[in-house]
Amino acid sequence: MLEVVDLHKAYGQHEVLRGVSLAVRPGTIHGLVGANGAGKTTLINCLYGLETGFTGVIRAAAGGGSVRECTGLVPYEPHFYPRLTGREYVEFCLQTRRRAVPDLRPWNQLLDLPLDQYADEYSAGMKKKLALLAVLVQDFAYLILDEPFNGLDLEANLLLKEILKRLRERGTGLLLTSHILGTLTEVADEASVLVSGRVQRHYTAAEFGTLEADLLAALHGEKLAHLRTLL
Ligand SMILES: Nc1ncnc2c1ncn2[C@@H]1O[C@H](COP(=O)(O)OP(=O)(O)OP(=O)(O)O)[C@@H](O)[C@H]1O
Repeated sequence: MLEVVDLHKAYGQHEVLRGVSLAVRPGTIHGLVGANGAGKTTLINCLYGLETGFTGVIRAAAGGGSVRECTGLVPYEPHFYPRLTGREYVEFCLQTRRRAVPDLRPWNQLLDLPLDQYADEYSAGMKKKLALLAVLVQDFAYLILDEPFNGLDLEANLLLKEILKRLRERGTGLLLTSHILGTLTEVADEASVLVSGRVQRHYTAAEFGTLEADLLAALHGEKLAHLRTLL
């Protein structure tokens, strides 16, 4: 299990995370929901060791290793070095972990990427798929996916949902952020709603029916009241 307990993180005076706790269990998809600026990416960066200067506990319970050892990350905006092809990017990702480079064709038959073109010249959706390919070819116990559906076309979107469900069946634990609530509730087993750096509420799948209405009320209470005066 990946676990975050009482995480606090501030940038200067700005307290971005204020006591966040959540767990990602093997064989489950945990959705992380929140407005722009709520702290989702900061939480992911702390969890993955890309941020320092936070307090709280972060642990990967299985085997006692570090989170990064057993977890693959697809960041919100994957970075690609210039003049690296898609294939070279994936090879680079594997080499930094001292992992053998497998045959990329089986996964790429699904993702259809032009692996011999420069990755920084890919479209936004192709870049997201390339970052996905780089984690899919590795056998991670956990995956953290920051807005993985962002920029994907309908076909890739449907395919990714299927991939996520199958990874879950195989026992992978997934932490997923998405602003597309329908997509998230379709695949997730549980969700945490982050509001102003705090987990406002944790939902099980059985409680997803009220999630949208609760979010509207939590995020837009005043605007909703104003809307009622207009319509
Ligand atoms: N490196 C940084 N330095 C200063 N402030 C930062 C930094 N990174 C993030 N922040 C601030 O922390 C807050 C949370 O940002 P974060 O990117 O975690 O939000 P988010 O929930 O992922 O938002 P979005 O949905 O827009 O991706 C924002 O107010 C942001 O401006």
